[in-house]
Amino acid sequence: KEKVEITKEQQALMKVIADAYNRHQIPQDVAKKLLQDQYSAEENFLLLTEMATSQVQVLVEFTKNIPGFLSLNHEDQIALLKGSAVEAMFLRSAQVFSKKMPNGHNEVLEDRIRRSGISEEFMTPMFNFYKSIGVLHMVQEEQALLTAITILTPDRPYVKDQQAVERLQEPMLDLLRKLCVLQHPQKPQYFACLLGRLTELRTLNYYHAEMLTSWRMNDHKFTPLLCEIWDVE
Ligand SMILES: CCOC(=O)[C@H]1CN(C(=O)c2ccc(F)c(F)c2)CC(C)(C)c2c1[nH]c1ccccc21
Repeated sequence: KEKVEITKEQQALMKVIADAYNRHQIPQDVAKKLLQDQYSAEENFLLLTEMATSQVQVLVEFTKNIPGFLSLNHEDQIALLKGSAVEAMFLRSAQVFSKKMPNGHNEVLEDRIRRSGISEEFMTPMFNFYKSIGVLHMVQEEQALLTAITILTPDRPYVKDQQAVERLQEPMLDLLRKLCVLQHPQKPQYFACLLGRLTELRTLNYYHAEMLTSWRMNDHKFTPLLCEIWDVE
């Protein structure tokens, strides 16, 4: 039975990542707005684009706090952000969605999301992902590290210095592995499970690209920031 312990510098890294993650909480008020009143599909869609836009701003702020990120090549910083934005959105969506809400609220929220002008075929893989994240009952630190690990994926398109990104991602993976052993001693496969979710997350990139084309058909409008990060228009 290996004795797992978190070193001093790993504790420092955990604090930096967790603080950055908590400081940039998505305003849950958009989810509350969606829950409050019955809006039209157009209004739901507008709320969701507002939510996505603020999440991208939050993502950029969080990423800037990842130790070493700002020392990466500038083009690579952009490539990592653009390459991970959709995955980070779905990861955060899953976390917002699986937050314990008063009973019945999750169903109402799911219903509102389903009726926001998005074709049904994308809903199934999306909600399956939310449920597979929900059952893990991740703690905040795990969510923060998993988001940082997603952002620091070396093989994103157009990344030139992949080794530099690996050097930043590896300590996060090592820290997450230790955290999983300490937080979930009864689940030795928990860390492997988390990484499996990152693979599932990548498939949502595909569905998102498909969603975008179907939204463009129904001339849905996006904010300039979303057009930039989602490569629309
Ligand atoms: C955290 C930032 O997430 C988003 O912005 C997602 C939110 N999405 C959710 O499922 C979701 C999860 C929990 C909630 F509480 C909630 F309200 C929504 C996914 C999706 C419907 C695909 C979407 C988002 N933004 C869009 C903009 C235009 C069209 C579609 C979306």
